Amino acid sequence: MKKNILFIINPISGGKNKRDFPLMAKAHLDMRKYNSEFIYTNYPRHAYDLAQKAVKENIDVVVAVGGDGTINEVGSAIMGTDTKMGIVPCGSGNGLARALGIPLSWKKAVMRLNEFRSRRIDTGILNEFRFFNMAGLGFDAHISNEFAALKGRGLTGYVKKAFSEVLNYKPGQYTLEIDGKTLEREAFMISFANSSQYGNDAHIAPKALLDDGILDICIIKPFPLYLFISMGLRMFAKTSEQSKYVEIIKGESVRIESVTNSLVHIDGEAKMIEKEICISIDPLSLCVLY
Ligand SMILES: Nc1ncnc2c1ncn2[C@@H]1O[C@H](COP(=O)(O)OP(=O)(O)OP(=O)(O)O)[C@@H](O)[C@H]1O
Repeated sequence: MKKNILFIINPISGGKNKRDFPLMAKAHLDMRKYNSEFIYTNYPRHAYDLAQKAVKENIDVVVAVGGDGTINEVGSAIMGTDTKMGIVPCGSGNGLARALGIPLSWKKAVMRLNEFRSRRIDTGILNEFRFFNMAGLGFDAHISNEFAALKGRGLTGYVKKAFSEVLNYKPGQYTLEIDGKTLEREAFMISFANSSQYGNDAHIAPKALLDDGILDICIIKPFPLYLFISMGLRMFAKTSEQSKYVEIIKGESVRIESVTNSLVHIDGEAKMIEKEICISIDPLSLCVLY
């Protein structure tokens, strides 16, 4: 029996033109296996609505054609259902796609869907939000917020923003409760890693696994500014954990006390949280083709 597959295309992700995407995908998708449909998102959260509708219509596979933000919308709508998620990496960082080993070439990623190979992955929960790759607070949430206001997307804009903002960024004081144990930490940022990387092969938590039912809580302590580049390079070399400014704790649940009106990011999208932050993991709750 042929499977029904819906491609949800984010036209702005990664700053890349996707006008010809349906034509390319139809040329490489195995039409003996799939009935295909294509739809472009018109506004933020549109991918969520479209994927939710697809679940009701018993679509077998919903493919997020975009970056981690698009994956987040599709994943949030289909997790816990029989619908599987496919990914064609078209974002700025493509953290989850890279962690899953999905080819970055659109053509190869579409051809991969023909194999219909699936696996279950954990999903993170931060208050009312789901995350699939990474959530965090502190500097990276601040940058996600600034990045959202930029016209262009892509890695260059992100890096430029990080360099200009780090000069004036002040670390915060946090009280964390990880699996019932309380810690006080001053931090430049704290990341909650489901996968090992932010995207672009920047591995903040090299040992994080997508299917271990555990989050890697990465606390980046304040560091001298002259180390900013070397801290970044450590992520590409997968040696972040060897830095004395990085502490990685494995845990299933985290509560961050007395934080009001704090900026967080959920898979790279900035959100304002008005109450305390509670983070947990929902093991193997999403089925992805990879
Ligand atoms: N038509 C649209 N116009 C404006 N924004 C959109 C539209 N469709 C989706 N969006 C929003 O685009 C944002 C960015 O998408 P996405 O995260 O996929 O790309 P990216 O940020 O370039 O890549 P990555 O997350 O891998 O770094 C998401 O927050 C999504 O809600």
